[in-house]
Amino acid sequence: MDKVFIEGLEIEALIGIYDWERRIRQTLVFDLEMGFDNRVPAATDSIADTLNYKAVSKRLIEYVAQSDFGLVETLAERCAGIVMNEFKLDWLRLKLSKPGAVRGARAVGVVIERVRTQDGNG
Ligand SMILES: Nc1nc2c(c(=O)[nH]1)N=C([C@H](O)[C@@H](O)CO)CN2
Repeated sequence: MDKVFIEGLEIEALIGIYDWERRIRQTLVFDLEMGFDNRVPAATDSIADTLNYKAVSKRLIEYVAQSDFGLVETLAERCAGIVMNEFKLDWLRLKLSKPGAVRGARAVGVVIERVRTQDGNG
């Protein structure tokens, strides 16, 4: 399966379960892999036929910057739903990293993988 990817997209957000986290904005890092048949844009050389990674990035920045959740799981799920539905994807893997949240770890977070089902849910 072909993919389009976004790696290391940094977005600041209000996120976390502790009181001190409710008073600051933290940098989150997004890595996405999105299933897409890249043979079509390769044949036409047209941006209109692509899964436009800039458009996906802009949408994520817009959403995440105004979001307010406790858990990274919740934010990851919402982001996956938005990207799957708005960009008509059948498959997506999304890694959401929270750098520096745990002393001694470079980053912590979640990786989720979603497949579009017959009834249209991601
Ligand atoms: N599985 C998770 N574990 C934890 C989360 C989370 O969102 N998902 N969040 C925290 C705190 O907000 C932490 O990031 C602050 O250091 C702890 N564990």
